[in-house]
Amino acid sequence: MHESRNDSVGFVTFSSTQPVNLPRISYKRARFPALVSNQRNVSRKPVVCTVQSVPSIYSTTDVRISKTSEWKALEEHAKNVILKTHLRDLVTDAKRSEKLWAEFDGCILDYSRQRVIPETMKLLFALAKRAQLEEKKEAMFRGDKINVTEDRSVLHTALRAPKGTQLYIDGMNVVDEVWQILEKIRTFSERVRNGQHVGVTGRPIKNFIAIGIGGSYLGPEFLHEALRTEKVASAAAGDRVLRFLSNVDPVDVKRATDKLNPEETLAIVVSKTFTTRETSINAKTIKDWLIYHLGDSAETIKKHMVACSTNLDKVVKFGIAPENMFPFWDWVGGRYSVCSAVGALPISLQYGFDVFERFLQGAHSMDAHFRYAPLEGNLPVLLGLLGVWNMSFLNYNARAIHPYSEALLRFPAHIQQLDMESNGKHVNIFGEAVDYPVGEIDFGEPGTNGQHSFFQLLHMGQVVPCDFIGFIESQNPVCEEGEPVSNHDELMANFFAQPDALAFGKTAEEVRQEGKSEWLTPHMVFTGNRPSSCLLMPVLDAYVTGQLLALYEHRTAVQGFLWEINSFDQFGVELGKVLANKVRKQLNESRYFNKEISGFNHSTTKLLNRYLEGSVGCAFEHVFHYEDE
Ligand SMILES: O=P(O)(O)OC[C@H]1O[C@](O)(CO)[C@@H](O)[C@@H]1O
Repeated sequence: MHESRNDSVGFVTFSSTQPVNLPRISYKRARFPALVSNQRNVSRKPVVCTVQSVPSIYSTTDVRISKTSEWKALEEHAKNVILKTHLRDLVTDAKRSEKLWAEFDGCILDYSRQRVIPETMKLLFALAKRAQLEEKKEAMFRGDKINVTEDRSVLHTALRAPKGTQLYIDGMNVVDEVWQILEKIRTFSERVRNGQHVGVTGRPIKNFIAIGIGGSYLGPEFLHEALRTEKVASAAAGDRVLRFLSNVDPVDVKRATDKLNPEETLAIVVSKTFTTRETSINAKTIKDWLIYHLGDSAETIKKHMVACSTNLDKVVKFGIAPENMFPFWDWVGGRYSVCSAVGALPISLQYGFDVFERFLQGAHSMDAHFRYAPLEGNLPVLLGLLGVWNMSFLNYNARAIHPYSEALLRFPAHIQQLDMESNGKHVNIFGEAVDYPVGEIDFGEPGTNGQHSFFQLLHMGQVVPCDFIGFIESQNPVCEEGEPVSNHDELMANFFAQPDALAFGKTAEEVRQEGKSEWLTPHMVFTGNRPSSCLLMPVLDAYVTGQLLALYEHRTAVQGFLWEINSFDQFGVELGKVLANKVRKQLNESRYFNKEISGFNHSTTKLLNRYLEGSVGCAFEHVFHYEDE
């Protein structure tokens, strides 16, 4: 779907030298001038963000979400209706189940095993309206700077907008820029794949090492794994090898380079900031590895190293030629960056650009659905609302994703970062402590492996709402003679069985009827009443992978929008990084300049000294400077 809207920036800013901890009323008025003026008269010109700025969509919110009548109604409903009802009794109601079902573009969502009834959904839609979900969604799509703490737009949806879409931010059509870079990636990846771009010794490049961490790694890795066994993609990959180097643990270098011929290897340094320590060190190590094997020439780096980043200066300083940098933009958050050069380059090199483009198309299809479909049938909205319901009203503080597809083995890890880095917050967008539970612990494993691991707890221990993701067809259909069903049917039998086992459980009566002794009976009772959703999709190809990605990205945004938190910053990762800088400095000074460890608590000092006594550090002459700190 082509978009032609440009509503400009549309957020309220307030330039003030006032302290931020003013009493509630004056604080609100001071921060949100739109409250005391007519919202429609607020200037929509882009303005320089100063001390405090909150998107205009929040400025009309005079009551915090948890104090609204809609929130209270859900609390009452949870207490008086849902917590008194067992899923066993709900799931047997076919009419109810029929209503708790939604479909879009081949993707089926059955949420009849959630602890909801149609009335619950009505109340959740009312809450969504009160939280101005539609307006916030629209603000995100049109590029308002909804990431207020970093004064940035949140436009990962523009990364998969079709060519020709117009979306102007600060006078630039960002979709044109996106496509310029995609075309550059198409050209470069084709040159590498068809042997026009060869290594410094003239050998064709067929190995790729993507060096990056967090959002610059998890998305591309999940996508690579999803495609690795897919028919079209695996044929296009041929004997090419794509590996990831993320951990600063030197063991990861060994694993990433193991048995690769440097003459045939291209390293892709992926880092939005190009200052991340892990990535810088790994990039240096791989540079050394290439130079050691191929000679120390500018040509070696030119032929064997490229970068995806927003920081041209740092990339060039590192020694990568500017033409070998594939840029993206500050309005792409790291964990939302797989559709930018971050994913486009490694995936196009490995599988060809066309495969990556299909992935973008799938994501765009889900974007358009999220943007335009009514809340009641909107898959990401439904998932998001159920998340809010389970977390904030039923107090389930974890949730699990079980893809019944081995190819999605890294999907839970990607969604874990996406969601936990986004919604793991303790204050709302106004800087006030949230007074309701937000931000689930996300984890998961492909089925059926997970069943033989942590499902015991899911069935008999804590209640963890689950998402089961299954596919109608396998990427690799196999049938065994003498077996009653195909291997994929076997897998899917589990996909269909587990949600019911969780919902229904097994009563003491049922256990007794199986002839179990009285003392054993309580050990064999399943309480049931454990909520889950089922997503059923056609077959895991590039397009469907794109749909799935966007579905979960938007789920996270919906939850953040309802909870009134900023899902797009991640200051929580900073403190540990700063402390590591201090430790690094002391390790260096102690090891190479004999300085005593100081400035830490007793325990850390003791641990550091033990570590220094037992380890060797660098075996070569050490050159060191603190330039980046
Ligand atoms: O792409 P960069 O700048 O190297 O950052 C890597 C990752 O580090 C984080 O900032 C924190 O873990 C992530 O959000 C980000 O994706």
